[in-house]
Amino acid sequence: MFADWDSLGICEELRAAINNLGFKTPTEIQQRTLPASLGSHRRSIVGCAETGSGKTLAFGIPVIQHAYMYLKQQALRNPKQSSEVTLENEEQLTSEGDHDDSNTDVSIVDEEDVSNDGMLQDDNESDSNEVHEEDDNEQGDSSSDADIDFQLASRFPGVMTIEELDPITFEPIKKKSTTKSKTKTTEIDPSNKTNNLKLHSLILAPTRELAIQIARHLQNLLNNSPIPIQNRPRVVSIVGGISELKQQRLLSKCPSIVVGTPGRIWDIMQAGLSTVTILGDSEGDPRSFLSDLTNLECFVVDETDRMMQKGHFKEMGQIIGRIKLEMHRRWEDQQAGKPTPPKLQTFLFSATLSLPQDLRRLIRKNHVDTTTKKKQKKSKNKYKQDKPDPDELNTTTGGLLDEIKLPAHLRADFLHVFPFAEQPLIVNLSTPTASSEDDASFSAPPSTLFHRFLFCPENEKDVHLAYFLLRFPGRSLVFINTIRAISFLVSLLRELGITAFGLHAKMEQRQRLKNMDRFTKDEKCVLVVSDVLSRGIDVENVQHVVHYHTPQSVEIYLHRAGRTARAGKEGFSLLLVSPAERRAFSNIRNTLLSTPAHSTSSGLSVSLSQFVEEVSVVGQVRDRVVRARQLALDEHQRQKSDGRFEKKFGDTENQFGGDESGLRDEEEELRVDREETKKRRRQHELKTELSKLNQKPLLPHEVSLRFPTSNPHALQQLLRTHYSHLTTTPSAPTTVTSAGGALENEQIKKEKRQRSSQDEAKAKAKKKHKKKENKWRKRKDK
Ligand SMILES: Nc1ncnc2c1ncn2[C@@H]1O[C@H](COP(=O)(O)OP(=O)(O)OP(=O)(O)O)[C@@H](O)[C@H]1O
Repeated sequence: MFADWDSLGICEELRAAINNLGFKTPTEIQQRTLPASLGSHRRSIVGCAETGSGKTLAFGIPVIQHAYMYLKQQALRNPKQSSEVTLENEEQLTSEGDHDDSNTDVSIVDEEDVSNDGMLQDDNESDSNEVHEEDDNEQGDSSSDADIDFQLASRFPGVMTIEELDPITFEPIKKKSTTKSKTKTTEIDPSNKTNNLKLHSLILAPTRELAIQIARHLQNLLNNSPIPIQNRPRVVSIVGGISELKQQRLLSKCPSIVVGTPGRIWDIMQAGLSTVTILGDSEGDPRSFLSDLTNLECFVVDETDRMMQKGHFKEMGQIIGRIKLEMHRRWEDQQAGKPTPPKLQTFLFSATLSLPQDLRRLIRKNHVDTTTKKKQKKSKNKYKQDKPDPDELNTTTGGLLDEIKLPAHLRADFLHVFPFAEQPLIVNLSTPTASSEDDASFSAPPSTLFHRFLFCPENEKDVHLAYFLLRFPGRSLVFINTIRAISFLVSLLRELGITAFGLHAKMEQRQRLKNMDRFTKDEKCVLVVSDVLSRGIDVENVQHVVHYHTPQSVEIYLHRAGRTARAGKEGFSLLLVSPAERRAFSNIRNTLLSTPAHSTSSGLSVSLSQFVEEVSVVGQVRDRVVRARQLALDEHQRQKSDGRFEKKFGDTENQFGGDESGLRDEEEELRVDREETKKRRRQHELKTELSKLNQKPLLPHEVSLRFPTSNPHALQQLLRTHYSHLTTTPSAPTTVTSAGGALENEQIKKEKRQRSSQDEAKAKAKKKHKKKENKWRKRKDK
């Protein structure tokens, strides 16, 4: 057992799980928050810590532990029901292959799909240039596929999406059950109902991928624990893009922990509420499971600052409103001396804590409005309190454990939005930003993350991106601001022989999952994404993050860059800056550089220096990109015109009985045909040229492959650029490979091998020549 975990208040079963997962020591945020959240006071937590520092477990452990304790108590109260649940769950366990991680590898990638990853669909779905979609807008989302549940479950075994679905027919599995539990597809499971199982924990996250990831993370902890199956909390993810009916079926099993995106959660909650209001009875409607908060003990908002921003706050506000009402009801029950569940624990986590300006303005306005009616309201409704006085808060939070505090105004604003987060412990491992207008607070980036930037014209960014990805192959994320640019860049990179996929919020959910899956499986894969993946996503061994467009704020920069260098690993972030983006860049740089050295994990200040390229290699890459660009553009236009033609003339065949060609001018048709043939020929030529270029190794002109030592200066330059970590300190500002071995790649290794064998041959030849010469001289002397 790892001793460091022993003093935090974690139950034995979960400590065993942590031990099985191999997490030797708790991270700082875990160390500081767990004792308070697991202690008898069950304190609410506001936590801010660097990306990849294990915040998910910082809230996940208390959520699971409390849910487990609750189920244990319930089992003691209702031993009969619990034994039925055991039998039912055991059956489920055998069908799920619990504890068997081999299930994780069930592939969701169809081979024939590799050439078509839905890029055309992306364009048709949204032609808008600017994305500005950081997250999922769930409104009106009906792109549910029959097999998405199956895919999700295959990827994330244990997360309750598969057990009732036949993987072939996608119909509910009719279990040969020996138990009495016969759950109808859309009705609440009666055994659970009588067992009084209600929603215990609600976790909200801004994106579907993140919600699914959190659910998987929690399930993984449970799967590694010896918690008996009848007391094991069920975890489900409820996100948009997936059939709501199937999600209702999941809810009918009365899961303890629901992780979801606010849009879909509110849709279901609202529907559940109207059933109660209209029919006066929610029995049997699984949607009412989400609207019944009478047993809610944990409420988590991951990426809290993001969740408070435009696009989310509407649904978030509604959900928070429901919780406030519930808290008020509990308060009234308490006043009347009725039994109430343990108090609600609220967990608010992010790597950056700042509330958006508009919301802060609203809070201030609300504060002014409410102070006039202060006293009488307070006595009537405990949870409609006005803005807390920061000084008052300092005293109410105890101060004992609040070693590092949020700025008072920020703390007050947060607590105004979440008034039910009573006396929270605020653990802020972040740095107050000096230059930010928003009074933001962010955590310094991990010291294992190396930052570089490159100034380049906007229309040359593809060349520099291609240079970087070809020179340093590895699992890389490329962040981009426009959907159209995502699909174009993916085509371009593929023409260059790079394995690349795209992902953005307007993409079909099925496609998103597939592309994510491909990315996690291939170590040399590039995923070109919008900011939908900038927060929270935890993919193992992401080596590089490239910001193709400079982000608008330092917070977005940190979240994007934080997809690499996670959990103590090294990573590299490259920021491409066009002249128009200089201002945003200066803001990011100034803020990063002003981070006090003492606030970083290494005690060194953050450095952001220029990325150095080999000019002659960039030239070679440009030759390729010019051709690849043309091919990608042609492909793009073809797809677009196909889509447009279909849209415009899609019904023409039906209307005119397929005789439309007869109406065309014959000459015009011939001309079009000629042009098409010409275009195809040109494309063929381009492809041939490009594939020849793609096969050549990328080397600086000055270095000859045949005689590498013929120009020792150039060779030395090359080695200095690419093997700097062998000769200079890692933080040398002008080196490409300062991210340690992260950037060393196969190609360079191959070149090195080739060069050393050539060197050997050359040395041998020299020796032979010298021998001959000596012999000849000896003969001559004689
Ligand atoms: N104590 C620990 N020791 C080692 N690894 C850990 C520990 N706790 C969590 N991890 C691992 O660290 C990785 C990052 O954790 P997590 O996703 O929770 O980070 P985060 O702080 O939420 O990051 P972000 O701010 O980007 O969302 C995960 O793969 C997780 O399994």
